[in-house]
Amino acid sequence: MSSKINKIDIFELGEKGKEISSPWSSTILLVRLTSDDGKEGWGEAPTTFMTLPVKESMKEVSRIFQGANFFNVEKNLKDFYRNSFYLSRSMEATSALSAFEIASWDLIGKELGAPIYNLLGGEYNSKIRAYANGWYSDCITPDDFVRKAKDVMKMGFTAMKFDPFGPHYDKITKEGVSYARDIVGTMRSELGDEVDLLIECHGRFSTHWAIEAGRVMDEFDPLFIEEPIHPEQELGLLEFKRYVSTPVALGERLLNKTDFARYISQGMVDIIQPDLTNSLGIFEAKKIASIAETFGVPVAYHNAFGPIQTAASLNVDYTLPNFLIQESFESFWPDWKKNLLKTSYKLDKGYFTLSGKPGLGVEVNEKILETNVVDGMEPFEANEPPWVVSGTFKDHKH
Ligand SMILES: O=C(O)[C@H](O)[C@@H](O)[C@H](O)[C@H](O)CO
Ligand SMILES: [Mg+2]
Repeated sequence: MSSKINKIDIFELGEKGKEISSPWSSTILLVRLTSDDGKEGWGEAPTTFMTLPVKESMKEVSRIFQGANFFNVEKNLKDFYRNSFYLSRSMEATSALSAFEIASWDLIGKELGAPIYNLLGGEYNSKIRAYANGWYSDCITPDDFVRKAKDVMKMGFTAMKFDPFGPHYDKITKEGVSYARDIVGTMRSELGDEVDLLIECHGRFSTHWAIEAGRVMDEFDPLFIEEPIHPEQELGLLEFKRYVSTPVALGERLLNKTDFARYISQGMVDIIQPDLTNSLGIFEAKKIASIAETFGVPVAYHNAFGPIQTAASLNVDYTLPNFLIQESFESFWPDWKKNLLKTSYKLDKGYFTLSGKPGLGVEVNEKILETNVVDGMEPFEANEPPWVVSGTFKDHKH
């Protein structure tokens, strides 16, 4: 049986010479680890406004993983940490390392002939409920949101996430609060009580204004309100939770289990959203979920980039007693991303299932590697930051 990483390839993918429909996640970063018996393991790292630094950081990680035994997941991480002095504070470093960790599990699974979930506790869930994100490009008015949301429901989704706060940043005006309230209220009355509405704040408010915006949402019974406050103002969450009863979800900018243990044990979060591609990969995701389980906190992995990330998240979702719901952008991806896998998981009527094949259970379509390799930063839009869904960072009066 092979256990050695023989070759490492790093790929940046995107759409050549084209502005992408959505300014967020228009590039993805993949790593391919090849074992000395020729098997391939795939991993992915996030990009948003850090595509090139993460790509460079992946070269640093390569220095540790080249020639390493890919079964030794814990050791390889620690070997990198011993060198990467800034790891516990650097999203670029944790992202790069996460890609290699995920790819190692893909190889382990392929070498053992087992899907990863069977190595992590087996199936607790066999069908993974998804919520839709990325569906509301160009939505400004309540009617815009409702029109597109109805299409999302026709696809079979019973839950959807959206950011109703337009261009408001740091603070929000009374008018901004009431406009967001209209959007969410109209969604609730037009779509009915059955659908789960998930409110995204993208961590853009300071505490006082987050409370102003958050408290009017309680009436519409959202499943959660996400990142209400700038991530560095974490103590504000305790204040926020005194005024807003909707559960708080967050986690996409936390880097490891210690970060999660701090938030969870302080009562700053109700639902956690670790991102496997920036919080040290598959094994750490399982550990984070176990810490959460001891506090009765459910898990909804953040998943905003490419299909390797989805496959990795699903493999852990399958095993979690405290699984809540899985984020999904796939239905709204550009074609090149939709075609990146030739063997894939399925997303049908709002539920994911894995293929049951070894490792991540996916196979990459090598053609896309030829046609969509790019080198550079993702497209930049001066009037719209890369973390919003395109065409939504506008005031309703414009
Ligand atoms: O919860 C989410 O899915 C995220 O907040 C996305 O909406 C971000 O825009 C993206 O992850 C940034 O790249
Ligand atoms: Mg988010």
